[in-house]
Amino acid sequence: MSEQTQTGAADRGVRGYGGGDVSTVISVEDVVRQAQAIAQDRPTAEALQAMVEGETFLSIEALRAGYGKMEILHDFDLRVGKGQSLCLIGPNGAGKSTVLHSIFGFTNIFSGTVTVGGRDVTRLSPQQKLKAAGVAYILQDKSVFPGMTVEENLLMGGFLKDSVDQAREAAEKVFAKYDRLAERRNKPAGVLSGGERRLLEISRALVMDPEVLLVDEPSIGLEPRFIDMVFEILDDLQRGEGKTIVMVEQNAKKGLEFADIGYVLVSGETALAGRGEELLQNPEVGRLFLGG
Ligand SMILES: Nc1ncnc2c1ncn2[C@@H]1O[C@H](COP(=O)(O)OP(=O)(O)OP(=O)(O)O)[C@@H](O)[C@H]1O
Repeated sequence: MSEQTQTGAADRGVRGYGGGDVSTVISVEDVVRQAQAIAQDRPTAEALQAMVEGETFLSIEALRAGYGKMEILHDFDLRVGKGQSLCLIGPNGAGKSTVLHSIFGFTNIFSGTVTVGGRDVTRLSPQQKLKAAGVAYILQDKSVFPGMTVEENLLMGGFLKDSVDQAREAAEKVFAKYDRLAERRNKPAGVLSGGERRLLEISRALVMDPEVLLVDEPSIGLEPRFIDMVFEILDDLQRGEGKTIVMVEQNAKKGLEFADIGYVLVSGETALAGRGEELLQNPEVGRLFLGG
């Protein structure tokens, strides 16, 4: 047994990170050390801005945020244009989900700002973000209620609507888009396939017709054929409907293939940023996150 396995580091390590075929296990500490080494030129705010096409829609400036008194994000900046997609990759614990949590209002924000469509939304609650600022957070895995029907689950997405009728109307619009869900509307959500459940999670967020989708690990726990399906749905929402997408994705290859912009997060800071396809070609990113 290797020392890593004995110490348990392998469990926290990166095996086949990014969906690649890696036979060795790299510990999280190694990934952080090596990623810090490649981050000699941390991207400036100007460099982040240069990747935005058109108007900047979602912007984070000099954000310090975390949980309780613990700061996880240090002086963090992010820019994404309207209808663009941005994917955050990086080692476990780097703070990727914390970025989404901070945009949505789940963290303590010590300083810095979050703006959407030019409006300062830093201090809005998650409910206000969803209802007034058009930002939706799509939970990781296992967030459907298995004993409730598909329709009931979808209606839950409209809980901030002013009336049940409005929620129903909005849910019907979503059903009209996805036959696969409409055909199963009276079935318990627990009998859906993994891919259908993910579709329901995404659809539930669409009931409020958000402009920004925060997507936490869309591929987690899915078979490859469902992963492709989920990315096609996201692609349609971005390129077909103009939604702005910020996602966290452990499957770095998929995430960077999909996204216009990629950020590599290390220890709560952006170590590297570039167009998705550029990062895919970056040899260090390939070695650390794409399996070779
Ligand atoms: N609700 C919370 N309360 C306290 N600490 C938290 C909470 N959520 C995350 N953390 C801590 O914040 C740090 C960053 O976690 P985060 O989930 O943002 O990382 P990540 O890059 O998304 O990691 P992973 O890829 O493993 O999901 C970790 O040290 C984690 O333990």
